[in-house]
Amino acid sequence: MNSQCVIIGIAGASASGKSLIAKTIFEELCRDLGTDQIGVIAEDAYYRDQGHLSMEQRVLTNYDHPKALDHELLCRHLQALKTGEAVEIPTYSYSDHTRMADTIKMTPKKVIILEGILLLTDPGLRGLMDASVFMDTPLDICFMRRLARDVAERGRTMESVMAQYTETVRPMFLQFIDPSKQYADIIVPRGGKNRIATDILKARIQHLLAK
Ligand SMILES: Nc1ncnc2c1ncn2[C@@H]1O[C@H](COP(=O)(O)OP(=O)(O)O)[C@@H](O)[C@H]1O
Ligand SMILES: O=c1ccn([C@@H]2O[C@H](COP(=O)(O)O)[C@@H](O)[C@H]2O)c(=O)[nH]1
Repeated sequence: MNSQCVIIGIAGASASGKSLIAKTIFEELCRDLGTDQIGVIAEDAYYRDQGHLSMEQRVLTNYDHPKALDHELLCRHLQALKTGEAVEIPTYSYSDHTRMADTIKMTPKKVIILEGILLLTDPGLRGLMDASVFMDTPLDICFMRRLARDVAERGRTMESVMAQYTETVRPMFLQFIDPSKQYADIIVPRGGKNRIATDILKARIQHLLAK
């Protein structure tokens, strides 16, 4: 069976507004399509399991390098959803830096919004997307938003956020994430509250669904 499944990929720097725009599109399209016909998948859910490592070793992982993510599993899950099969999406703890025991079942959807920093670096994932987006928020703004968010929501200290940003987040952005902008169909400036970009993406999804 080859069910209709429109996949939109949203990439960009950490704290560039990927989750916010994905959530906005999800909530607004749910009103037309129904909540069971649209889903959001975060690439972060596919960080590799590090249960075999000590906490001291886990904090040393470079979470902004493509090899930190299990893109193969994400590709398999998207292919399964496209062929009408349900999947068990992993869950990830940012404070424990590893997968949690629970998974979340996702049934096939008409629309899947994928969001994550490194999505557009992977040719396999790009090949599964019907449209791709890059959130082009200035890096200094992303850093300020990440600092506030990670201290408030991800159990970090200000010092640890600043050290990680200098050691891995910024260098990996320059090496992998920013160059992947070339693969985006749409480049969104400013962040997750860009109303016109949100409307354009919604219209494109509706157009793909009507085909
Ligand atoms: N245009 C914007 N104006 C103000 N705050 C924003 C904007 N876009 C995103 N944010 C905020 O910045 C933080 C990071 O956004 P988020 O969507 O979580 O980023 P990402 O998913 O790219 O890491 C969140 O607290 C979010 O509410
Ligand atoms: O254990 C972890 C896993 C990830 N990170 C950081 O998360 C961001 C990606 O998530 P966004 O929601 O796009 O910000 C990435 O930059 C990693 O550095 C982490 O710190 N610890």
